[in-house]
Amino acid sequence: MIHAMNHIIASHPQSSQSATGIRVERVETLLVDLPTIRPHKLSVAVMNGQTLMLVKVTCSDGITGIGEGTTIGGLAYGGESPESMKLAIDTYFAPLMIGQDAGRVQALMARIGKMVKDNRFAKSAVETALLDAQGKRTGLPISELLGGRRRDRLPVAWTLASGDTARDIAEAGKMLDLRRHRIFKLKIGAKDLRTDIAHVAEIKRALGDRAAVRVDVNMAWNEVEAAWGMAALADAGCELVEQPVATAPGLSRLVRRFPTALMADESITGPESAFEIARVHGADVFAIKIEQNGGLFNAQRTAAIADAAGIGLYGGTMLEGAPGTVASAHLFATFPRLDWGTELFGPLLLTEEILQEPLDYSDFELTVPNAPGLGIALDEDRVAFFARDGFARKSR
Ligand SMILES: O=C(O)C[C@H]1C=CC(=O)O1
Ligand SMILES: [Mn+2]
Repeated sequence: MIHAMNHIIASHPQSSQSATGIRVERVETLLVDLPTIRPHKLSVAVMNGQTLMLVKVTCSDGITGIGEGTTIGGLAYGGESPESMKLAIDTYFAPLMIGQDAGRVQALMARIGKMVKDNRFAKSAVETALLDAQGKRTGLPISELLGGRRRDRLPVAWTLASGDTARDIAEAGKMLDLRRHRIFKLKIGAKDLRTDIAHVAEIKRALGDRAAVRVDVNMAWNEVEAAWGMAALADAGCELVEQPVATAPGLSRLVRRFPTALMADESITGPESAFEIARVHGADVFAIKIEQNGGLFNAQRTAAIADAAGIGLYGGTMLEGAPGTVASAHLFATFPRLDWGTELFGPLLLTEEILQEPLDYSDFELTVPNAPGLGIALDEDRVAFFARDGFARKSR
């Protein structure tokens, strides 16, 4: 039998197209609008809610998979929005997927990649849905499909971004008391430099050794501001500065000049950009995001580049709801090292629970689900309640 199969594969190199015989039958998309627990203020936008673009893939064996795409502040963070992802998937991805082998996820993503040049966030959502289905089919969690998890629990940072120092300190205190988070990322860059530094210093002073304090500038500074700012942040006890300037060459001119780690975030848009930064050792840490990298497989390649270059790994978020957060968690669970933890708190920023069983955030960590696929079940009634206009369907 093995001989026969080898023979078929050897003599028909294209036969992988139909190797598993299970096909994609339907691709559906849905926008879900959810409020946030408080305004989330970043240098690029103020978020009062989050829109999840959910994609559901139904296969010929009856198995379905769910994926998610989000952005931060609509188009404030990058070229894709939840609405544009939905349109891209309905109009361009779905016809490329329907009828194709659902069990060959990498081959199907390569097919999409040939016809869709960019749209990394939409690709991540679709790839997640295919992996969720494949996991349910094989009985394996996505982390196992990605080579095997190395840990079941992930440290989770919280972002303080209320815009008010006293409120941020109170929020951090509450998180510490609840044993939910002990790493805090402060969003700065919207105010003038001195005000921002004073804000960070006051929070670090209030928290002391109970918590780590980091900042994310979201590219708001020029290089002169960044040089001054990083020195002052180091003095204030801030252990890491995320993307202070916009460009990769700018980052590489700042790295190792100050006793605070430098993390690249927006500059990493896939393995190629990651390789360029790694080549010049332009950062101490990479924030790995499945959406920015165009999916889990690409994000895993980016992480391998960082690891090979001696660059630390951090599990990033696009403030996804539960499906995107759990997809990211499966990937981060496979990383060889995860020295800087993760920021997979997205579902906790939303007022509404959309899972049948909430995720386990406890003792400063998130438990990576262990059931097949993503290992979560949506509460369909809650999702329908918050859906913008119902599932749009493309099928054969
Ligand atoms: O890192 C970013 O730029 C985006 C994001 C992650 C956490 C948060 O509050 O915003
Ligand atoms: Mn960031």
